[in-house]
Amino acid sequence: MPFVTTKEMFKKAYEGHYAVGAFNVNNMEIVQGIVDAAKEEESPLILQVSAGARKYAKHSYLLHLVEAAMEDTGLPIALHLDHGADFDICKACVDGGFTSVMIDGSKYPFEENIKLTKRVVDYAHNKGVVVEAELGKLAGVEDAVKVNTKDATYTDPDQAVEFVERTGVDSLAIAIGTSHGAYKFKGKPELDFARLEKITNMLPGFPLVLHGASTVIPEFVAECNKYGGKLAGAQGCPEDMLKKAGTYGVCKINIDTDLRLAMTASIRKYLYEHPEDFDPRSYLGKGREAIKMMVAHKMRDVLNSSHRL
Ligand SMILES: O=C(CO)COP(=O)(O)O
Ligand SMILES: O=C[C@H](O)COP(=O)(O)O
Ligand SMILES: [Zn+2]
Ligand SMILES: [Zn+2]
Repeated sequence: MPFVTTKEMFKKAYEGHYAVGAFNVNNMEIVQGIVDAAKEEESPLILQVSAGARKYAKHSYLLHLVEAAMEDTGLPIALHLDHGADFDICKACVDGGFTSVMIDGSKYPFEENIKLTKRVVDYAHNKGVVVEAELGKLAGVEDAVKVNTKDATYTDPDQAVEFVERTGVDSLAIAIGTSHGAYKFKGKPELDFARLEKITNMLPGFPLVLHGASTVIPEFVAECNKYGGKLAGAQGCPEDMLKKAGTYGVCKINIDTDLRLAMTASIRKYLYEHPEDFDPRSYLGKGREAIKMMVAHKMRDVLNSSHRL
């Protein structure tokens, strides 16, 4: 059973005003927790693998885990490369069975980003694989950015239109105030919805992607801290903002940090409460359960992707 691309998923999500969750996977328990939730929720699903994950899991292990998960559940799953840094890693994933790749040329000047993205699009489309690109800069973007710096780092709507036309890319990650990791905002969380609305209107029917979209669920942060962790000041994107983003052109919402927090919080708690236990299946099993519950909650209450298969 082959992986599916995101084409149909995005079309349905766009028309239904909801978003599909793209979850980062790094090991078996993470894959199983996510997939079990999707099965229960009857939700479309994208599993994504970063360069770091590929390296950690020694390349093809994750591919085979996701294959096994798909066979086991019968779910249509899209396998996506997250933040491909250059043509070669995208090519390796296209050739290696992924159905979607991201080429992240956001750090390059506009013309260079277009050139690199177009090269990946040409290669991938020829093999039936879809491509996500990125325009605008996410890293380090916080609520303290001023209007003029916002214009320099957030996605410019006119450029977005030109970028999509000239590259033929299938989806586009945009910068509107989110950022990766557990420390997204210093003060009050804020996203530039006016910009998102403008980009949506200027690219009707075109799927947008929101990176850095974890909520940094406060209960998990508190649990980590209670059982020996040190995560002072962690803060993410509030759920209502993510819900709202899904009603615009955003069809894919990327989540990694919340998976890490769910797993770490539950393992910390378990080990603290069971100091005599040293069986990895005990605590990794707890991590898997916590991930399943968290992902099911996202699908149901945030992405609005439950019962959409
Ligand atoms: O964007 C992401 C992966 O590409 C993950 O974002 P978070 O760090 O907010 O989970
Ligand atoms: O966008 C970043 C993702 O959270 C992946 O993180 P990673 O590169 O540490 O695997
Ligand atoms: Zn990026
Ligand atoms: Zn990302």
